[in-house]
Amino acid sequence: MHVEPLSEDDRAEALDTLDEWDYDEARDAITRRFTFADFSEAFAFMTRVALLAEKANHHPEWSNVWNRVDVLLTTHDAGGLSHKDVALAEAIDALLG
Ligand SMILES: C[C@H](O)[C@H](O)[C@H]1CNC2=NC(N)=NC(=O)C2=N1
Repeated sequence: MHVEPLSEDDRAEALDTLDEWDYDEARDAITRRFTFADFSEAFAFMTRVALLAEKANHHPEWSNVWNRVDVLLTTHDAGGLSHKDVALAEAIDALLG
């Protein structure tokens, strides 16, 4: 389904709000590295994010190395950042203690 990309202004506002996330200009995406005590904690986090993603029908591009999880959010149907990425990033951040 088609999703509108964020306007320049909305993107700037989102990047300001999501201050723990970095902007990947090449992908028009936001990225964040999460580091945990060990693999088990990292994988538990990934499980919780997976459930959020399924509920939102919006999925991260991510990788895991032991206790690290690198997350990239962009909307394929929009060809860049959309409100879905902002919402998922906020939901992911809310998982953290
Ligand atoms: C068919 C399915 O609804 C679409 O492919 C959804 C699934 N998850 C998605 N995730 C992301 N990040 N971008 C999308 O455009 C997207 N589209």
